[in-house]
Amino acid sequence: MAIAGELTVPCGQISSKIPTFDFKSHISGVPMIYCSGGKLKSRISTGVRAVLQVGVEAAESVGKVEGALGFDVVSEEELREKGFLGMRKTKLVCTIGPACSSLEDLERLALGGMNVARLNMCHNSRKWHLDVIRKIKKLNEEKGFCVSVMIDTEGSQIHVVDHGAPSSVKVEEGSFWLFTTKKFEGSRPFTVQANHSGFSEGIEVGDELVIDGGMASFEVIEKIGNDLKCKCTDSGLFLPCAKFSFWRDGKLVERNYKLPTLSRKDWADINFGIAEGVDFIAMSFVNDADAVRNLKDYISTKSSISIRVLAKMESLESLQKLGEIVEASDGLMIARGDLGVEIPLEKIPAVQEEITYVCRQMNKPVIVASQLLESMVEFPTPTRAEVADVSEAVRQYADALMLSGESAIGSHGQKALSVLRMASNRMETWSRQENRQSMLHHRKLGVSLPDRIAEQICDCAAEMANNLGVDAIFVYTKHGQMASLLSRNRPCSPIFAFTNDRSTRMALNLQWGVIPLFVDLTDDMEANIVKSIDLMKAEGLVREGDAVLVVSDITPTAARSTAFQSIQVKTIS
Ligand SMILES: Nc1ncnc2c1ncn2[C@@H]1O[C@H](COP(=O)(O)OP(=O)(O)OP(=O)(O)O)[C@@H](O)[C@H]1O
Ligand SMILES: CC(=O)C(=O)O
Ligand SMILES: [K+]
Ligand SMILES: [Mg+2]
Repeated sequence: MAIAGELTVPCGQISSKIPTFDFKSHISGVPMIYCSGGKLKSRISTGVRAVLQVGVEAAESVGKVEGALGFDVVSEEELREKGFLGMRKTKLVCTIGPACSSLEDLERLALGGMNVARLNMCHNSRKWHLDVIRKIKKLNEEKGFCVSVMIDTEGSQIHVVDHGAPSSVKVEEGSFWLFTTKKFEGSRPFTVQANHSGFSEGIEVGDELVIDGGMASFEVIEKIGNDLKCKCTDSGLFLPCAKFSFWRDGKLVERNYKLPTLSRKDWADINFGIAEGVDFIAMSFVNDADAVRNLKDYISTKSSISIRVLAKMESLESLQKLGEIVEASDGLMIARGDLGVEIPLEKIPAVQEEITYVCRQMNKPVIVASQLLESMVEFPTPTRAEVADVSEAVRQYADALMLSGESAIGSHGQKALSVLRMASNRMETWSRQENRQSMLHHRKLGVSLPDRIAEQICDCAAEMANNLGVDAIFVYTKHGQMASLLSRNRPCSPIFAFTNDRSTRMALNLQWGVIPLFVDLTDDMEANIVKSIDLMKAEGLVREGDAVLVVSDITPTAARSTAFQSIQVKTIS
């Protein structure tokens, strides 16, 4: 135990206020171990390490270093080119559609920084999606990418109307339209089909019918059976499969169609996703936590690997149950497209900020989705307002940004991805320079002692990393818990998460600032640490003088009866 420069603290004394920690009095021969914002390596002698240790003894034996560093080619290249601080923290999700489904296009998106590929099961056939999934797995295996796969369920979308034509139809103010549940082939002038017979239930003459959150508006002037005769009050466009909502006295008319969140088709798609080993299932139109829990239970009985369930926030009801939904799910998507049909558009920015805040508090990753760069579906450059919107999501510390039509059907998908990448990098740099991460506050999450210790260790470690100005944080994690607790603090340095669990690696792809690495880990944590540093050194990815803050957490095993958690600061020699 008597290692020079080692600091042992009983767990009750570990404070989240690391700056008040007086290392000087504990570590002989080290002039100063932390310095705000500056470079640690000039201040600390090579090889000295500080260990905050909770539990029992440090592991001593160091095995022979062998094995491979499971670095994905894109992060590795980024590190070589831009250094630790230049690594992008915000993760990028691309919706895959006909415009980007070839192997070459997928490879270009992977090279451009796509962390997660999203397949929207609303569109196209399962065979088509299968082909894309296989291509992504092939690229991961053969070319060294680390792109996770997400399927997104269709959900029971009852609020859809269609005019029958393949493209958009113009709607003039003052024109009269019939919204009918009667089925017919092709298109009829001034007639729109609703996809659900109960679409007009509870609707009264005088109500307002809004298409796609404001693409066009109508007043209901007559009810004819289930059908509605409406007069256009605000001219605009009808897209195919447009979404609609009804409003009365400025408020959404809430209707409960009593349809399950997952339709029969969704269950078939979920079985398909499980069989193909996807990494995430995004659940559309989640209204409560039960729906999420049911799906998670179902997955745990059907799949030997862990598939993370993301809840999509896209209904008024889901917003009212935000807390329980975040708690039940493995992450959230702010699906601003459909959300904008159910709440006034001007409310979306505040709702987005609230959801990203709650998710970070509860340590769940969050994706900001829809229309981030909508104009790029058509044009090769974004509007200034779109760049401002993207930057705002990054400033809010969302874990991930998502492209929809921009990559799925647009002509400039790769360019849109590079806009997300560059805007993220720029705003992250600004936030770091402004020291904005120091303004983040966290509510305490852990209830059990081990969970509270893990949380304290990670909060302290992140604060130490910032104060010391270390180059990188290394963490060893089985289920990703320690990595995400670190990420929650949005530290300045990148978090390299070493795991020997493949599903954890793929899930961590969605977490802010985490670079997941697949390596063989043993029960001997000290050996794991030495091995991973040596592998990084051998590849030239860490160099002499680099300072790394190492966080480890070993759960009790047959050989070791006590949990052991530590924070060590190592300078590479
Ligand atoms: N696999 C696909 N095949 C064909 N078109 C697709 C595919 N995926 C997406 N698209 C097209 O890209 C557009 C945007 O895609 P996206 O899936 O994000 O739509 P969305 O309506 O926002 O999602 P959701 O239906 O989940 O609310 C869609 O309108 C659709 O035209
Ligand atoms: C992504 C999605 O489902 C939406 O924005 O509605
Ligand atoms: K969907
Ligand atoms: Mg949606």
